Amino acid sequence: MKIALLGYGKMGQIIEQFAQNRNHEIVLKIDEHSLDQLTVENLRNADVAIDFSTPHSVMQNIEICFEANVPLVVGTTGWYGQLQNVKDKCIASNNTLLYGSNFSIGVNIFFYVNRMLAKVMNPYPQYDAQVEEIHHTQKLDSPSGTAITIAEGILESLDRKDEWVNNLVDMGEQVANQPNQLLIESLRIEDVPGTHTVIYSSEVDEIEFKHTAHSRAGFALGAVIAAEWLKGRKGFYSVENIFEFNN
Ligand SMILES: NC(=O)C1=CN([C@@H]2O[C@H](COP(=O)(O)OP(=O)(O)OC[C@H]3O[C@@H](n4cnc5c(N)ncnc54)[C@H](OP(=O)(O)O)[C@@H]3O)[C@@H](O)[C@H]2O)C=CC1
Ligand SMILES: O=C(O)C1=N[C@H](C(=O)O)C[C@H](O)C1
Repeated sequence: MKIALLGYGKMGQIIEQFAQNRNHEIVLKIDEHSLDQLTVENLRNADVAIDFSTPHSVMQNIEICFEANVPLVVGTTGWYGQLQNVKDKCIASNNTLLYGSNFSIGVNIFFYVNRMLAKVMNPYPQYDAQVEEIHHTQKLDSPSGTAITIAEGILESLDRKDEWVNNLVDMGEQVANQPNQLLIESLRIEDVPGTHTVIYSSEVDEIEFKHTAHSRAGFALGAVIAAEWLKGRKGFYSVENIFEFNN
């Protein structure tokens, strides 16, 4: 496939490697210094675009990909408040978009097991639930998109929680969460690719369920596989649609 990379930072550069290893051609690379190249005409040279840009730029990138009718894989996080609006626009304009807070196989297995675990824990209110995420210090958004997906998976089944709140540690303010709130604690530590933990804690014990990314390789490979999966499809998808265990 011919691939347009929207965002050529930490993720864009490793995606390029995985795409070329899988015999795909990179036909466009966009970062802040090449925004003049981000045109409908140039996008139409691609079979698919892959966006790993920024929370501030992703919406305009989605818009121009819809205008160009180019299928789009969105890995960028920090825009999920606009998700329904984007889904409506995608379907209304007969476009194709697949988004995912995390494209690694391991995290998608984690997402599935997390939902099952929340169902198991629902009858045991003596266990309080919490999510913790750790990322590198260059991360712009908090909480991570992955942590939001995890939290939403818990809120689906844990009746004692009905919303999540975020506490970005070391930013001074400490969010005191109410019993009905699921706390997502975010830590920023240099060079951490992404670590996510679900903790069920009681007076007598603690259950921890953890995923640790060793590098960005799993995210990048998953994004390229998602672009391959999207070929020939029309409509609005999430990364979870790719995995048989979710269907
Ligand atoms: N879904 C998943 O599996 C994963 C998602 N992510 C998400 O992907 C995003 C990017 O992460 P990461 O690569 O580490 O971030 P980086 O900051 O390393 O890269 C972001 C890139 O976007 C570029 N950029 C800035 N503005 C625009 C624009 N208007 N159009 C296109 N590109 C632009 C930046 O350009 P410049 O360098 O010139 O500023 C930079 O090249 C984040 O939201 C992160 O949360 C990350 C890993 C996995
Ligand atoms: O910014 C990152 O690096 C990552 N962001 C994604 C997220 O916000 O969940 C995915 C991964 O954890 C790495």
